[in-house]
Formats: sequence, C-alpha cells, structure tokens
Amino acid sequence: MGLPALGLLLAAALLRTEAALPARSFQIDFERDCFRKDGAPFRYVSGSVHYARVPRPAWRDRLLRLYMAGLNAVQVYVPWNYHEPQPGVYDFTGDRDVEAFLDLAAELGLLVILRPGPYICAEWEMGGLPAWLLWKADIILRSTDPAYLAAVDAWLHVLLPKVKPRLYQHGGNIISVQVENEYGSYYACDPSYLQHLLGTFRALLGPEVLLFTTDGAQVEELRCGTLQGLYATVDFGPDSNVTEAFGAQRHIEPRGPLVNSEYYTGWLDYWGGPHASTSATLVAQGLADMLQLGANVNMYMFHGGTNFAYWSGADFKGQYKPVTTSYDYDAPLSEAGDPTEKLFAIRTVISKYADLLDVLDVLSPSGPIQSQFPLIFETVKQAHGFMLYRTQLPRDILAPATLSAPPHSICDRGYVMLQKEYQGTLERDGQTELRVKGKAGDTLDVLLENMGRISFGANFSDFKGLLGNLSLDSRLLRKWLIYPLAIDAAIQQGWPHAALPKSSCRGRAGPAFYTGTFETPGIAWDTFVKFPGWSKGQLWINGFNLGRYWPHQGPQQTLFVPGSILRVGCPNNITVLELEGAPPNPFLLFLDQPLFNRTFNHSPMDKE
Ligand SMILES: CCCC/N=C1\SC[C@@H]2[C@H](O)[C@H](O)[C@@H](O)CN12
Repeated sequence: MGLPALGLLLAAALLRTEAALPARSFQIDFERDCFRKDGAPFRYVSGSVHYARVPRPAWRDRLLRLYMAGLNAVQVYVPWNYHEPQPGVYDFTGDRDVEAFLDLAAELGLLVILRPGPYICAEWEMGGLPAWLLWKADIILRSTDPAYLAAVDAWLHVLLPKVKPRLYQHGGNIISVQVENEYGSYYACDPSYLQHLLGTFRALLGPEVLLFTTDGAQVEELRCGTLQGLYATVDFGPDSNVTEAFGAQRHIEPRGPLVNSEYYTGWLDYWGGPHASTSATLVAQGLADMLQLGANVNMYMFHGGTNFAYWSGADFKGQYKPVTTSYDYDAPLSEAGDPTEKLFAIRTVISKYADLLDVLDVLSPSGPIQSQFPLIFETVKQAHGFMLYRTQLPRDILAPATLSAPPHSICDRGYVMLQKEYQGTLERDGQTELRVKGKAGDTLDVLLENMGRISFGANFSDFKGLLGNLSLDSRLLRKWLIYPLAIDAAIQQGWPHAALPKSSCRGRAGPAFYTGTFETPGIAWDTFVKFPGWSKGQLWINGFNLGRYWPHQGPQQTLFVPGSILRVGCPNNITVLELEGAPPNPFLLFLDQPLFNRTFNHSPMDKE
C-alpha cells in the first residue's frame, strides 16, 4: 500500500572539494599570506564549541550542525581544571573525554584549532586554571613562578601526548595549537613565561605543528602577548573596524594569513545584567567583510552551551561580576543547540565565500591515492558504487579540446566536471568524447559510477573504473588523485543530512547531493517514489540504500520503498545523489503503485 503523494523540499549540498596532495602538511605561506594544507592554499571558517559545556551525547549533534552550516573547523578550549580536579589526579572519562571529542570532529570531517591554554579565560572558573594552585597563597599565576610552572609542565606532559598523534601532520585533524590566551591583556607581561611555554609545547608536540597566540586587536595588547616563534593572531567583534583590527595584527605579522581567532557572534551574560544580543545582520556583514579579505575566521561562540555545576567564571571590572550559568552567548546555535536566524545569516555568507561542504574529507576518509595514471576499482579495493578521479588541466585550453577515453574503457559511466561545472557523461558503450576548455591548473573531475558487474556470459571479470587513460587532444592526462568514495558509510553516520531545518534549493546540472526530511502520515506502508524531472542517481532513506533511479532512461519510473525502512512520528531522512541534473525545483513524489514503463499515467505531476 503506497503513501499519498508528498511534496518534498530538499537542500542541496554540492560535490565540492579541496584539491589534496599526498604529504600531510599545514603551514603558513608568508609569500601568499595564506595557510597551505597539503601544499594547497587553505582558509578556515571555524566556530568555537566547548565540549566541557555540552553533555557528550549532544556532541555529535552540535558538531554536525556546525559542519552543515558550512564551517570546516572547530575551535576547542581544553580547561585544565576540568581534567585535574586534584594535583596529579586526572579525569578524561565521559564528558571529559577530550580525545573522543577530537576524534568525533575528525569523523565528521572537521579540522580542529586547539587551545589548551594552560590559561583559557572563556568565562570558565578561574580561566581554566585549577583552584588548588591557590593553596600556595603567594603563587604568581601566568608567570615564571616556579610553583606555577611546575604544575603547568606536569599538566602539559599529561595532555599534550594525547594531542600529538591527532596533529594534522601525523594524520589527525588538529591544524594549529594556541599557546596561552590573550596574554597581552595580563598585567604580568612576562615574556620568559611565553618562552617557557613555547619550549614545552615544541618539546611535546614536535617541530611541525603551527603554534600561535591570540590577543585583542590593539597594539598595546599584542606587545606582551606575542613572541617570536608563535604566529600572532587577533580577536575582535562586529563592532570593530576590520581594516584597523587586522592592521594591528599586521603590526606584528607583516606577512602571513589574516586571522581573527575570536569573532564575537554575541557576548557573555553576567548575573544582574541583560542577556547579550548582537544583531545577526551585523555579525553576518562583518563575517562577509573578513571573508572578502581572504581572512581566516573563528566565530566565538558558534555554540556556547552551559556552565554546568560550578564551572561559571567571573569578571572583575572594578567590581566582582559573576557570569551566568547559561553560556548561550546569543550564539548561532542556541544554548540548547537550536539553529537561530544568526546561523542562517552566517550560512548564507559562507556559502558565497567558501565551498559549502568539503565533502571529500567525509566521503573519502582514507584520502586520495596519487597515481600517474587512473587506477581501477579492484586495484584500490573498491567493490561497488563510485570513485572520483581528479587531475588538473596541464595547459590553457582556450579553444574547446577533445577529452576522450579509449573505447569501452569507461566502466561504466563517468560524470565529468571542470572547475566543478558539469561537462557531460562518458559512457562504456556510448559517448567517449567531450569538448572542454579551461585554464592550466583547472580541476578536472570524473565521478565514475559502477553500474554492476556482468553476472552471466563468458568473460565476466568485469573490472570497474577508468580502465584506460584519458587524453586531451590526444595527449595523455597524468598525475591523478583517486578518491574511493564511502558514501553509504557517511550517510549512515548522519552525513549530509541537514541538521538544520529544510531550505528549498535550485536543482543544478551534474553530480550533487540533495537531502531533506519528510513525515509519513501516521503509517509506514510500502510505497513507491517517483522522480519528476530528475535524470539518474542513487537514493537513500534513513540510511537505507534504495538503489539506482534512471527515469531519463526508463523503463522503470519509480523505486520501491519498503514500509519497514520508514519511520512514523518522526522525520525520515532522505538523501539523493543526482548524477546528471536535478530539475530547477527538485522534489519527489510518493505513489501507491509502481510505474514500470515510460508511459505516464497523465497525472499533472508527470509534466514536471
Ligand atoms: C575585550 C575582551 C577582553 C576579554 N576577553 C574576552 S571576553 C569573551 C572572550 C573569552 O573570554 C575568550 O576566552 C577570551 O580569549 C577573549 N574574550
């Protein structure tokens, strides 16, 4: 029994990627004033989420929402006192399992900017420093006081060995590590203290990791907060002048990437004061201004969460000002993790300046395989589904050139994109040539679909992939990156399902993921889904792979949806990988009977 026809809004997440090169590196390019990840220019758009302010069961939800907002990194404080309640007594379990939080971020394709302090401020109790330091009443915190440094070094020798294997250079996702926090705002102004920390961080993390500092965007604050060997970054909010604020950073770092490590999306609350409120429009405009400059931005906070137990800190501005339990911060994700108008405004800005999703980090966690010529599925041990083949145009192709494959070498269909724009489809027994033009270095992608191996007949060692070399005007293309795609695993882990409310989207030509949700009308019976105006692709509902659809080819026009995979009383997640082109206003229909032949039943929908 099928469900009545349901319209379905879908949000698009396009197949976007960053070119990745084999060696894992994350460095500063002082010539090009940018970061480089694996040798390629890289800009992060990051958000602060403090695991200590979110119960562990909610970590995945919050990080997924950050990811689906288009951010590619998460900035993480490590509160020392959260993990060392007593001198020499450590706790990294449950909500304190910082390694689990970092690994979850990696699983979701997020890079990490780690801020282990030892002082972090953050309106956290004693700025993250353990209260037991004060058992020595005359201790001088955040200085070269031997009692303080002894406790700091003991703590860092416990924490940083947990960090090192997670550094990007070591195969992890931590791209940079901050030393101390706004030290330039502290009265002590003890450069030997920063020097000591630099020595300890280098000793425990190694020479490759990018170490940095953060200070208010004022020259006098940067004076004491910065140190040779630590890249100086600044923090400022939407009420600051972007040019002046980055001018302060340039005062210390005349070359290198512009970095705002704390772009204030809201603000903290004190007991007795008003709840902070910062205009979404103002925040979005400031973000756009910075992204326009090519700056790297971390939004503080993306999700504030809660100061549970006794963890809220205080400020002192002439008088003691305790901070409230809620760290909502008027952040894009509310204290309870709900998207706000500010999140949508930020997402819109990011979508204009950055690839909304860097999907290859998620879909191909094993990373690319570098090869002079294409490798087949069997060589890389990919059984089913899809692989992405990527190379760069070796020269300017100002007049259309012929991209061609040897006959029958496309096994089975290759969807070709140049600079992420769809060029057409290469076929096993059909079209093996396309006309393309572009500039040297443009990214050429071939998304290769395995349509199923021969199951009968003499020779059914039916190898899959690009079985021959592609050429451009008869000159072979070389230096390929090959990405085995683990799409089903990613979808079963919740990707790319929009953790944000549905938003309508325009269909586009070529490969793209479309995702959304739908409700069943109180029943979960067998049904059939129709794809009005779609071309060819793959469908998942609630992580179940329903198979290939190809209404453009027919004869089958619907896919069977077993009632057993549907949910009643809660949203059903749907993900579509459309390979050749979705209709301008993409939607799906659920019918109570199949359509096996190209003839339509003359419903008005069939005209779509
Ligand atoms: C003008 C800001 C001076 C104090 N710095 C603040 S108030 C809110 C934020 C957090 O405390 C954050 O931990 C600080 O690094 C920067 N900052």
